[in-house]
Amino acid sequence: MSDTLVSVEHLTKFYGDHLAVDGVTFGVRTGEMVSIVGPSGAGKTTALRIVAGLLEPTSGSVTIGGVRVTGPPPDVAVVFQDYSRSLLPWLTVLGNVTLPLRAKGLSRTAARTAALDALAAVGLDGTARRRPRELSGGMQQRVAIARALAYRPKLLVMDEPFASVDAQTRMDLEDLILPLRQEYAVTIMLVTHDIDEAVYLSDRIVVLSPAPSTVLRVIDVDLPLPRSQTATKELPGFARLRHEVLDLVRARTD
Ligand SMILES: Nc1ncnc2c1ncn2[C@@H]1O[C@H](COP(=O)(O)OP(=O)(O)OP(=O)(O)O)[C@@H](O)[C@H]1O
Repeated sequence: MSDTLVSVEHLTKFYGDHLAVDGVTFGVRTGEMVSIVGPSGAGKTTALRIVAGLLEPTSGSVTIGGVRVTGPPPDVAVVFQDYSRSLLPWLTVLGNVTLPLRAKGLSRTAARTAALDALAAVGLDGTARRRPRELSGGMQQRVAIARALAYRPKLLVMDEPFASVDAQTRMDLEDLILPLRQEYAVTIMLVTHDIDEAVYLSDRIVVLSPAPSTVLRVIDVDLPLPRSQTATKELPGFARLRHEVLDLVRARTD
């Protein structure tokens, strides 16, 4: 747990004249789940896209496993909020999950086995032959998560992955991700607006200031594992952490 997988160093991003990110530095250790929170427009998505190699920083650097990111790295998978745009509607569920595996060089049989395992792991047995549009929003997001995990990434980057589903489904997806982290031995970076979600899921939380964003604080979440939507959220430690993060995020937006 102690070695650093992701190093974000002095990251700065201008959009034209607009300074969005101003010298953001933090690290993510192997096996950790780290959330990035901050007020709207703080540059959370910008920072995450730079980590995933989807956007170039103006200055500063990101390294993953000691290798500098200059484009989408082969061992990083991404899950976005908008599952309806990330899944290919003309492919079956199985086709969607196997596509990146085939591109990675897995044989048809190996890709199919990995995809079916991942679909089972997210509770989607029996959906392989269906099309994304035949599934509910929560199920489609599970397909996107299965696709990311089947790929066996070192790092899973998620931008508001649970924001487009109802509250109950959101909790189900949060509880799905927690054990899958261990099962797939994956390090996770998550952007979320939801402070309860950040505290519930994370090992550490990076709190960004409003744009131009800097790191206000990195908070250790010392809540016991396994976590539970009821028991964990009733702990005094949960309330204390929630309070601390909320104060930081809100103080700067008033
Ligand atoms: N492509 C772009 N061109 C110009 N400005 C942009 C672009 N993308 C983002 N910005 C600006 O950069 C700042 C940071 O945006 P970003 O989306 O990274 O923030 P965020 O914290 O993820 O926001 P939110 O919480 O609202 O999703 C904002 O002021 C935004 O308007």
